[in-house]
Amino acid sequence: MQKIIFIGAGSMAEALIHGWIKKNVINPHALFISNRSNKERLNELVESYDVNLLEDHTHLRDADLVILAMKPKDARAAMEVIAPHLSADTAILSVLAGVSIDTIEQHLGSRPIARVMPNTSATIGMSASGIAFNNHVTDVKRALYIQMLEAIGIVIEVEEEKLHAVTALSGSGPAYLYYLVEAFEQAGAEFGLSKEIVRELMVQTIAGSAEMLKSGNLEPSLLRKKVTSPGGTTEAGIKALESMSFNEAIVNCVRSAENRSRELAREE
Ligand SMILES: NC(=O)C1=CN([C@@H]2O[C@H](COP(=O)(O)OP(=O)(O)OC[C@H]3O[C@@H](n4cnc5c(N)ncnc54)[C@H](O)[C@@H]3O)[C@@H](O)[C@H]2O)C=CC1
Ligand SMILES: O=C(O)[C@@H]1CCC=N1
Repeated sequence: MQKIIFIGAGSMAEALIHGWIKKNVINPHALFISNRSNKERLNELVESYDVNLLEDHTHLRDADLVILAMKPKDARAAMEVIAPHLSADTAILSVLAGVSIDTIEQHLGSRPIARVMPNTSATIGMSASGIAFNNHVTDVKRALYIQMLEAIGIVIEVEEEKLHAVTALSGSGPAYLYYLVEAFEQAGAEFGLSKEIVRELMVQTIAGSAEMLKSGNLEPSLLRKKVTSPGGTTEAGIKALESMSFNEAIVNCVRSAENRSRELAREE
C-alpha cells in the first residue's frame, strides 16, 4: 500500500507505527500522520520514524487506508472533518474501543471497514489483536490487514460483538499486568529488595510463565498446582489471595472494562 493515513497520533498510533516500521512491514514514506492540534507531537513522530505529516485533509483523497486512532469521545468530530475528503472506496481501519462499524458507516458511509483491538505491545511486535470486518472488505484485503497485524503480534478474527470482551482482556490487559508488577515492587521493597531487582525477577517470572503456557498444553490450574507445594510458601500466598477474593477481583476488572466498552459504543 502506497498511502496509509493515521487520524490520531497518540499512544496506540505510535505503537503501530513503531512496530510496522521496526518489522519492515510498511515503508515509513507510505505513512501519513495527523492529530487534533499538537504539531510538536507530530514533528516528534516525523523525526523519530521518518513518516509524513498529513498537510491537509484533501490528501485523504488518494489514501489506500485510513486508520482511526483517536479516543472514542473524539471520533464523531474527527469523522465529520474527514468524511468529505474520502474517496468512496477508501478503506477504514479503526482501533477505537467501543465505536462500532455501524457508527463509522453512519459518519463515513458504506465502505470497507475493519475494527482492530490491538494493544501497546505492538511497539515490540508482540500485540494481541482482535479483528472484525464488515462485508465490504474483500478476502484479499482481509488477508492483507491480518498480515499487517500478524507482523506485530497475534491476530484473532472475532464477531464484532466480541470486541468488547477482547478490549477488556487483551486491549487493556497490559495495564493490568503492569499494575501487578507495581504491586510486586511494593511488596519486594518491604523486604529490602530494590525496584530494579524485583523488576528483573518478576519480568523473567512473567515471561517464563507465559512461555510455559504457550509451549505446553497444560492448563494454568495444573501449572499452578505444580508450583504449590502442600503447606509451602505458594499455598500461603494463594490463601492470602483467596482471602482477598483475588479471582473475583480479576473477573470484576474484566467485567467493568467490557461494560465500559459498551458504554463507549452508546456514547457515540
Ligand atoms: N492506548 C492503548 O493501549 C490502546 C488504545 N486503543 C484505542 O486507540 C485510540 C487512541 O488511544 P490512545 O492512543 O491511547 O489515545 P491518545 O490520547 O494517546 O491519542 C489520541 C490521538 O487522537 C488525536 N485526536 C483527537 N481528536 C482528533 C481529531 N478530531 N482529529 C484528529 N486527531 C484527533 C489526538 O490529538 C491524539 O493524537 C482510542 O480509541 C483507544 O480506545 C486501542 C487499544 C489499546
Ligand atoms: O483504555 C482504553 O480505553 C484503551 C482501549 C484498550 C486500552 N486502552
